Amino acid sequence: MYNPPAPIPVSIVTGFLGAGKSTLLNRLLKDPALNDAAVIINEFGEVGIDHLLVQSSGDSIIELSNGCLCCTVRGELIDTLADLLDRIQTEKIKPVSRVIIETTGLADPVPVLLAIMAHPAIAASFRIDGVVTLVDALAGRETLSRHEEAARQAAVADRLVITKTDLAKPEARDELLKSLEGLNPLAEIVDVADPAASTPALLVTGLFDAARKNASVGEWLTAEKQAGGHHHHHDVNRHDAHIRAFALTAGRLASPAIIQAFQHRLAAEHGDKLLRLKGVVALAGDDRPLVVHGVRDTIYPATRLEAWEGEPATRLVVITSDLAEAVVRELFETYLDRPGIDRPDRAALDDNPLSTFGFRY
Ligand SMILES: Nc1nc2c(ncn2[C@@H]2O[C@H](COP(=O)(O)OP(=O)(O)OP(=O)(O)O)[C@@H](O)[C@H]2O)c(=O)[nH]1
Repeated sequence: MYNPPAPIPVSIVTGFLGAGKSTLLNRLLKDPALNDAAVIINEFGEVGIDHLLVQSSGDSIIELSNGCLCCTVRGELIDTLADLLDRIQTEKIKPVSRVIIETTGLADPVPVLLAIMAHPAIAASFRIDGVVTLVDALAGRETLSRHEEAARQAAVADRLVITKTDLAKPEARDELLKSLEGLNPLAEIVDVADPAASTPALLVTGLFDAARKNASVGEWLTAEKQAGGHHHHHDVNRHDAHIRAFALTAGRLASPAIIQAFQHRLAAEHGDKLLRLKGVVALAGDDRPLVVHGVRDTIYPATRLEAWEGEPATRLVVITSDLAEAVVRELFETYLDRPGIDRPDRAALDDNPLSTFGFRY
């Protein structure tokens, strides 16, 4: 029987929607030093696609079901860790050198930390080796001020990684730095472009210590302990009353231009309310999935995956704030040229002189 020599370190990788968590993890997981790491991915919304987007060398990626780690699936996290331990001890799998948990972009890390730290059996076998929080240099300032989850993610961090510094103006980056130093003066701040951000050492921070954080972190942990998590049970697709997560699905699309035009119009008309769009697109006559990403009004270059797992199908996850699902769905249907009562066809929409976006295909 295998006896782990010491508690297994757990790194929590967090950061608001689209901050670049999967991108960073993909880069780190290429390092052989993380070959024996187990990665637990949690997604918000009814359709999980992150397991397709994060690739590790082993089969060590565990996807938690729908719902946010800080709310409905906390029990599942504990069960997953307990199961992992059991499989190591009974030698069904090789020992795991580290557990990396990628939270949803909307996760409040405090209940996640507490779930691990306050569970006697889990705390005996795993230790929190720190919280690494990613903050997007383009959207970060706005996000920190508008979404409490983002501010909490930054405040509990042992290490803050500023992403997308290649896209942001230096002044915007400096402003963001100031906000972060105010929220969390003791955390080390790393630019994602710094070579140090590409090595597994980024995940190693030493023991998580609430006492070294902004005073509110200790208060949050205490409040969370007292609440016992009961206030967190709610609809998995509605984190707060303003936020909606939903999926848009379709078969194969005739051309990538359809999805690009849809993304551009959505971003141009509703970018301030579009927290996240991501998904895989199936194209006619093409066997490689197209991966699309958007964060607010920024549309990222589409990429390709090598192959489909299962039947090819277009699946997009959309997360909005104060924007009704029906508005997005109508627009999607229009770009798919699906007929509907009172729905303009795509040509009419693109020809509308009042359109805020004059994209043509
Ligand atoms: N230019 C640039 N793009 C980046 C950087 N980091 C991430 N991206 C892009 O930003 C988009 C979102 O990145 P992800 O890694 O999927 O973000 P995430 O935090 O995992 O997203 P969620 O899990 O949905 O919250 C993708 O298109 C990435 O290619 C960066 O440093 N520079």
